Amino acid sequence: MTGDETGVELVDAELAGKAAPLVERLVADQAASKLAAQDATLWGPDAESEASIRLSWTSLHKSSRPLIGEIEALRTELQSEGVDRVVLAGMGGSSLAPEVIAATEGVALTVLDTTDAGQVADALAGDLERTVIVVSSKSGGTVETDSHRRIFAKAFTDAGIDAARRIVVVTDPGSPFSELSEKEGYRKTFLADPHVGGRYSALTAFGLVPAGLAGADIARLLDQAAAVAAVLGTDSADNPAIKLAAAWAAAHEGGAEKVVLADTGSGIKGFPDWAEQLIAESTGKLGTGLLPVAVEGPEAPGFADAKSDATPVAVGHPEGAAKISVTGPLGAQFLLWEFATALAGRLIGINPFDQPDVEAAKKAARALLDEPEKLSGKETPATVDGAVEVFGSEGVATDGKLVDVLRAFFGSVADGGYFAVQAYLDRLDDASTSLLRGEIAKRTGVQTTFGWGPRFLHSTGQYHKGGHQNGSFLQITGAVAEDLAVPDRPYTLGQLQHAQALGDGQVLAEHGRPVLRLHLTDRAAGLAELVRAVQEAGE
Ligand SMILES: O=P(O)(O)OC[C@H]1O[C@](O)(CO)[C@@H](O)[C@@H]1O
Repeated sequence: MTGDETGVELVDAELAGKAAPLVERLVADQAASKLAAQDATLWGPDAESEASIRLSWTSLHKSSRPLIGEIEALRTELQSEGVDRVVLAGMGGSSLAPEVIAATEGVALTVLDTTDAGQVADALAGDLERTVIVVSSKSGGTVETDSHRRIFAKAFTDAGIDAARRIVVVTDPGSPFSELSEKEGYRKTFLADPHVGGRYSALTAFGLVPAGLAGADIARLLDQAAAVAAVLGTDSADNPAIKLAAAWAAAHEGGAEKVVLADTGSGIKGFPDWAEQLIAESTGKLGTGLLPVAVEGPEAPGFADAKSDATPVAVGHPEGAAKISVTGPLGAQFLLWEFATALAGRLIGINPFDQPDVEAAKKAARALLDEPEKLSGKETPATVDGAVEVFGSEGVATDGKLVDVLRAFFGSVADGGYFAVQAYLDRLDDASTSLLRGEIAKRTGVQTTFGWGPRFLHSTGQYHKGGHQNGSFLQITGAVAEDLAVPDRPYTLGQLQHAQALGDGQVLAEHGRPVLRLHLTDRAAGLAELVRAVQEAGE
């Protein structure tokens, strides 16, 4: 197998041996060909009705072709008007794929999947004269995306620009956004195939429109998927999706429910961030599933020193501790991982197309937004150390200095558990926060994930609440220097961000999970103190 060839190698002989019977089972059940034929019975009777409206993604390499011309025409038209800066507002499946496509192709796409006022303000400060915003939401009701739409519409109008001409909508037929787009006369509405769920939508309008408008070669992407589609639908032990699904399920059976993802020179930029949502939202439910852990590279803690609770997977050629490697160009990998996840769902015994626990955090955030006094940011911390305020859920020790709190927190994780660092901050200006993942993993030897809030709520958030209940959660929130109003809404972005952190924290605590929230009253100073304390706590 060469680096460009699409394939899966089970590098670890022991894992390959354990996967073999599961490979045989999938082949005997004709699961791959049934999946390619969109057979909704593969996941049992309880999943059948949902699956029957969620399987069109297996043929998108054909059905999405007409989009290529439509997107190219709009791009040419916009460019002739001097509009060549593309901003994308979308959460989870409505932004993760186009971000990877654009990054891999080296084309500029500003992605807004945040409620951080500073990050949104920076996107607004770009050249609005040259900007088009793609507002992407399947449901047409996602609060973050609707807030971005409102904020940008007002900014265009304030700048004397016809906002309707600068808003492009991607949504499902009949959604509130599709109706709104018609009413407001937005530039163009791309209606996506409603029989594809968000995390399987990379090759629908959700992946292709923003990336294509930004200049990515989306025809090539579909060609890459088309080239591998027949193999993925074949009932053979050589089918890479069958191998990957069987290896994941065999590892899971043996107690390795974490899948540690590192790029090993695939040439694809940020693929683990996309795969995280696919794997976590699809499998993390009913107290079981696979926890994706996206890491910085094959040398990173968690991958290089993975223990028996984790399987290191290389995206690219096999390297270091990798037990599995997956190669191939981006379009092919999208389809391969989707097939593998759906097949793994069958082996693990869950419905890979619902996300039953996502709504709880949204509901808790909405309830908090109705009680603005709870969002004043003036809650009483259990402890204050420098620029860090400490809050803990019941049973989480909060006494002493920050380093003591962290030491107790790190010591409290159950065997085979995991830490999730969740930063409700600015993913660009506060980017260094992500270094905490490796620092914590290195010092504790425990698998550690990192997610930007609220982005991860639409990705790994499902697993945290629905998957194996062995996570400990470190939330980081920060002071908002300059808040942004959400036009015609009774809350600001800062309040929404705060409500999302508190709401998810509440739900996690209700699940009996330990939640430690550290609020940075000064982001830069607080972060520096936190990094020092993590280093000291792990000594
Ligand atoms: O495209 P929408 O409807 O805005 O949803 C965004 C994301 O939110 C989720 O529904 C989870 O909150 C994802 O499954 C989805 O990709």
